[in-house]
Amino acid sequence: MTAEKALRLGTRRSKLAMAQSGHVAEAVRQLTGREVELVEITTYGDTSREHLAQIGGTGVFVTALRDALARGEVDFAVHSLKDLPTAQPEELALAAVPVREDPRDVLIARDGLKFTDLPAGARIGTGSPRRMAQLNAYARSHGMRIETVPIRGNIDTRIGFVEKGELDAVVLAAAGLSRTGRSEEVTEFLPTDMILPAPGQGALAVECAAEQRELVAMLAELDDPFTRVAVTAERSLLAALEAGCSAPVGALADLLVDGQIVKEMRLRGAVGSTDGSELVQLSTTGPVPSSDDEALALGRELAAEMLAKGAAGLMGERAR
Ligand SMILES: NCc1[nH]cc(CCC(=O)O)c1CC(=O)O
Repeated sequence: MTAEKALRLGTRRSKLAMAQSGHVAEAVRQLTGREVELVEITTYGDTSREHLAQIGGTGVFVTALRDALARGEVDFAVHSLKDLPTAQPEELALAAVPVREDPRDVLIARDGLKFTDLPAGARIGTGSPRRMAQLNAYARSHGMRIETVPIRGNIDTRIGFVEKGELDAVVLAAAGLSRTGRSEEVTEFLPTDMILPAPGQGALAVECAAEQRELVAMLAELDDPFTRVAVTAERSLLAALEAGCSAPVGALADLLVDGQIVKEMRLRGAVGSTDGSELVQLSTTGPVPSSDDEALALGRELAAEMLAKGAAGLMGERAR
């Protein structure tokens, strides 16, 4: 890492990945005055639609960027934190978790409809077992009849199903839409008491080789301590449930504030069957964790309570 050399930021080529990497690249330039060069990493998953549809994507993309880091082809990489496996490889440092965007899921529906205005039998596209479980559970308990339809693809593809009239609505992450400049298409920001986001949703992970001490320290300046403890607690819950990123698990840690004063942190978790017939949803509140260890403990505690209420039986295929 000589002073004059540009830092190489490895990125996938999707619009979302380019937007996220561009955002972090700019922050690093501001912070250090160093040049940052985006290095596009093309993976099999990026070029083959068919393959993507079969495997769901995320793991292979994270892996390709990590391989480029390991080979020294790039200096650092940016991932959507919710796509990262919960176990952090020793040789890689999670150098920064920048300030989180809106963690909520959103609805993009035809004719500007809100969720509760959807007609009986409305077809809602989502490939996420977590979204299916919670939306179906909400519909059941509110006397609504909906049909969740499994879809996959990038943001454009998914919104396309509504634009082409093939589906009544799709559910996506607010953060992905704001980062790609499509927030105005949102018809409703879904409340978190209707649907909890994926652990880490809306947050980014900045990763580099752990042995690059100087770089780790420099990137750490982008870290937001609250976002870090929040996503650490959420991911600890996911790990303690022995669930992977494709499990029907939602989690969100947020601050309870009284006026300007931060009082406590609340961690909520949900796991359900994809048809919504069963849902275990619990919450715990305590002092804001002052270390990663405290945040990890909070996640484990809530997981234990959820497991005692039957969460294990709802995990489905326990992939990863
Ligand atoms: N699963 C794919 C994925 N990974 C990260 C985001 C959005 C950005 C984020 O949540 O940080 C998305 C799209 C989506 O779920 O709508």
